[in-house]
Amino acid sequence: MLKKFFVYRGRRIRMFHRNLLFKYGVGLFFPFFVLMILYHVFFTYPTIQKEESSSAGLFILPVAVSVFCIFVGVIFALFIIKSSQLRGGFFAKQYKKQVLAEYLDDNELVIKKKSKNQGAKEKKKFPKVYYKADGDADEFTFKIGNRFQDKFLQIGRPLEDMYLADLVAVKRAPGHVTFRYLIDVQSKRIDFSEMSAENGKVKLMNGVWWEYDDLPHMLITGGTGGGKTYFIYALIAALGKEGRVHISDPKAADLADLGNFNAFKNLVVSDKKGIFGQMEEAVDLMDKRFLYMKKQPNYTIGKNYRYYKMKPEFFIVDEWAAFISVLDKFGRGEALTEEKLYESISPLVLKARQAGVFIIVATQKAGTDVIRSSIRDNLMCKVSLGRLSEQGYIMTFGDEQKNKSFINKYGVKGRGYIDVGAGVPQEFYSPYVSPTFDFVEYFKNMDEMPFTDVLSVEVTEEDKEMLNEIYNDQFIEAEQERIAHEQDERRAQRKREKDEKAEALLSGESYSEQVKKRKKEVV
Ligand SMILES: Nc1ncnc2c1ncn2[C@@H]1O[C@H](COP(=O)(O)OP(=O)(O)OP(=O)(O)O)[C@@H](O)[C@H]1O
Repeated sequence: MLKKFFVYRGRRIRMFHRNLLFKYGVGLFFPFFVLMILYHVFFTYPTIQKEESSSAGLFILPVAVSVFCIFVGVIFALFIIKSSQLRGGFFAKQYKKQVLAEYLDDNELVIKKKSKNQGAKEKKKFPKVYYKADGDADEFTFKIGNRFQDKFLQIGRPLEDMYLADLVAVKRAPGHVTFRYLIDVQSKRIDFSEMSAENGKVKLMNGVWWEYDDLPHMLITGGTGGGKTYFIYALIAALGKEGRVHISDPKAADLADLGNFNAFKNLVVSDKKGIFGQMEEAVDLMDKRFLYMKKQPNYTIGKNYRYYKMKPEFFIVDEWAAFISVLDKFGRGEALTEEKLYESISPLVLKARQAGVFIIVATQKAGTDVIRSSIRDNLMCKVSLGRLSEQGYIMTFGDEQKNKSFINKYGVKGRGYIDVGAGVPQEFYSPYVSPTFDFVEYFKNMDEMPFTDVLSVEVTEEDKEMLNEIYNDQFIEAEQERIAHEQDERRAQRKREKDEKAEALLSGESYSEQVKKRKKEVV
């Protein structure tokens, strides 16, 4: 009963929240400042008074103590605030208030009052806006029925972008609207065992799939210890049930060891010649598969490998930069040069999708000095793991993401961002691998990977010419147009889903009820 009388909407957002973290920082620093003053009052001052002549040496200790107090105070304040923010603690909540206050003020969502005293400054305050942290969700409540009503009813989307959180409910009450956000993207993380590949796509997180048949090839970036190797292991395990995985590990590190297991016999290489050969093999395989498809009685122009019941082939190259660095800079004939490599793999990224040959490149950095943009930009699915510099994110996700704020979080392994090919990066948690799980045992016992045998298909010079005629520049252009179209579709679909969800939520009916209703209509 009491609850109906008193509705707690949260803390009201006030103008002083604008620089809230700075103010808390000053507060945390204050005890150190007091200590410093006390030291000077009770120690420095009496010492100086006692001395008859004042020499410069007398001030060395007081200055050192002051510098020490200031330094320790600042570090202490920064540490407390940052660590709390990263743990989602008290200061993470204060930061949310600060961000909202800045948004409201910068967008003129303020009430201005003129002071009666002439010359005095105009006073500003926020309309009634509240913030409440509620377990795994955050709630923002806005008073409507005022001149801000239209803007507040539309604020759901900007808040979603601001807090990188999913809008899960919009509650309406007379005079108020409340937006509820799920702050925990991590809850969408799946376990390694839930990862599955089927019908040309692989599940990477709840609601996040890499649809490689439509948006082919993948780029994985990340610094040491970010979770690249674990993610690649997980991909190999999932994709290896759907098709065959070939592995290049130029550093002869973790992935190279897989070559010892039955399922990976003759599929793992780590020396320069071997990797170069594997890349050429991929191109060769593409040609053979195109020819195989062409020879099928049900051959139909435009149909992909799946139509002919063929299994996909994946080529993973780890530590791409290390591979590039060992290639010959110049040379002819037998020389393994960068030029030759790119000449050979360019057709792969542009044409191989239809033949079901996919390439996955992992690298610490994705600058053009490491990987040419003609290749990088055609690796449609982009994943970053661990902490990257601002430039690192731009190199991974492209210049058009310059204005997106990528946040480095500490303490969570396998966390980063993913763009499944639609040009929209989102927070990502790679499939979780329990500490007791043993990849070595898993791969040792893995079944042979399924593949379509095209070894007997001979590609003559004439065939090559014929293939080049079919899969020509026009084909590549059409491929690129198709991919651009797929991307537009995905973006539009994402927007549609968000709009539908927001509309459903705003209509007062719960989203799940709406979905149920729609399903009934379809039946
Ligand atoms: N998805 C995950 N689930 C559980 N633990 C993970 C996951 N990803 C990474 N880790 C943990 O982080 C550690 C480092 O991960 P990983 O070896 O994959 O990093 P890396 O980016 O490949 O680093 P390096 O390049 O130095 O090998 C792992 O040993 C594991 O303990």
